[in-house]
Amino acid sequence: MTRETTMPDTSDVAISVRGLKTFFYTNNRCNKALNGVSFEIRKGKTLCIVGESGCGKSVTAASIMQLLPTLSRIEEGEIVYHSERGDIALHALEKNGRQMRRIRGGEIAMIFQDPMTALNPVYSIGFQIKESLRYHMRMVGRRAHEKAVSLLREMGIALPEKRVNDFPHRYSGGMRQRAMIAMAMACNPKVLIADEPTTALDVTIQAQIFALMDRLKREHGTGIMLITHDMGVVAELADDVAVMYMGNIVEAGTVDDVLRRPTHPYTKALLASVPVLGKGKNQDIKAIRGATPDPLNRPKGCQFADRCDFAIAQCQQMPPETAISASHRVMCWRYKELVPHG
Ligand SMILES: Nc1ncnc2c1ncn2[C@@H]1O[C@H](COP(=O)(O)OP(=O)(O)OP(=O)(O)O)[C@@H](O)[C@H]1O
Repeated sequence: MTRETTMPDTSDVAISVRGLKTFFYTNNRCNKALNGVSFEIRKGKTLCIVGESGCGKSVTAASIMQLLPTLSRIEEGEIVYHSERGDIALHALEKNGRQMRRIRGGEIAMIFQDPMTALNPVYSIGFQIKESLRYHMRMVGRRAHEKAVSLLREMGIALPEKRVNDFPHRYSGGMRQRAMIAMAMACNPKVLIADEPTTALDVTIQAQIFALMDRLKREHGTGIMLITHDMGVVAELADDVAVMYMGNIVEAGTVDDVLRRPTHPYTKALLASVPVLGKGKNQDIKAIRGATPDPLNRPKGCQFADRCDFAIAQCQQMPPETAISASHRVMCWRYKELVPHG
């Protein structure tokens, strides 16, 4: 008799993260920046990660890209990239090893808040885009040059035939941001990780960039992880949403699950703290009371308990992640009373 094993179906998943713990060690103290985080980036879908400053959004991105600072490390958990060649355990790869360098920037690309993190000041913009095309796509010569020019044109850079030869310091901040995005998109990545990519840009350029990301997703099936503070962006672009608080994903689901049926008190508070487009001027906007705890001196149990109107004695223990539906999960002891009905 053969025993059937049920393997999770990952055919529509680009990256799975399971039980990820990433800690920082500074002055002999440990900051549990990510304390057991699980989520999936689906192929051809956008996952938005939201949460207040310091909750672990950027550390999540750096863990996937294997770009963590020296004082930090992945302590537990796994990050699996479901590539066309089979599954690759990114957490086990050497940070600067050949395989990770091939994947990073080619199959998994990242765009940062600060474009100078990705651009090298001593090479022209065109050289850097062409270098990426050569390394990841083996595209050289005239073809690569034309591709670089057309990418800059798509990004709305005027006179791209000329500007392609400029060094980063000749570009304005917004242009550098667009050049970096052109570089990230050059190789049609399977996964794009974007950390607040448009915060410094005006709304027209922001809309153009989001439209390009959307095209990448539709035409190339790219899975996108977008870190943002902007709930308007989430409502417009997200397929899936993960809400982070102090190193945990406290609620996750489809955009409908999280925005229409928010269940965790933190998600509810976060949504009540921002104006909603179309609801007019007289909205009741409430700041979330209290402040985030000291990350080096974290409370026991639920990290949000001190700021939560629903906290009870049980919240001194960490609540488990509970599935409310096939797509929606939450980390709250009182979820049954809080889940919106209808
Ligand atoms: N280079 C670093 N050295 C020490 N601690 C760090 C470093 N980077 C992040 N941390 C810590 O890790 C935790 C998570 O930070 P992270 O930068 O991921 O937050 P974030 O949600 O991205 O915030 P923001 O929205 O402000 O970018 C915080 O407690 C932060 O202090």
